[in-house]
Amino acid sequence: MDKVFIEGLEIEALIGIYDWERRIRQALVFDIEMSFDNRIPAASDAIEDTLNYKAVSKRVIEFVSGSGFGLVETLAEKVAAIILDEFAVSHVRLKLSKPGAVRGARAVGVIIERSAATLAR
Ligand SMILES: Nc1nc2c(c(=O)[nH]1)N=C([C@H](O)[C@@H](O)CO)CN2
Repeated sequence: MDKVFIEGLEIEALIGIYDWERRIRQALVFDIEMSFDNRIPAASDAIEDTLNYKAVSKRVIEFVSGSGFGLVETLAEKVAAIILDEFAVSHVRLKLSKPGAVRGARAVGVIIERSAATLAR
């Protein structure tokens, strides 16, 4: 299956389990790959036929900016569910990086893959 991707989408959010983290906003980075049949927009050359990566990005930014979860696992799960629920995507791979959270590591985080058919709600 073809993919549409969003790479390095940086969003500031309230995230973390420690008291000091509940008082600040931290940068998070999303890399998202979404299954989509790109042959249809390729044939029509019409934006309406695409999985519009700008529209997906705007929705993710809106949700993440207003969120305040403790774990990156929780946030990743919610974002994957939004993409599967609100866009014509059957499968999503999402990497959520928290840069600078661990001294000596460029980033830490999670990678999840979810399908519309198997999504736990
Ligand atoms: N698997 C996880 N481990 C940790 C998380 C997390 O969300 N998932 N969070 C933290 C702290 O918030 C950390 O990022 C602060 O440096 C620790 N481990």
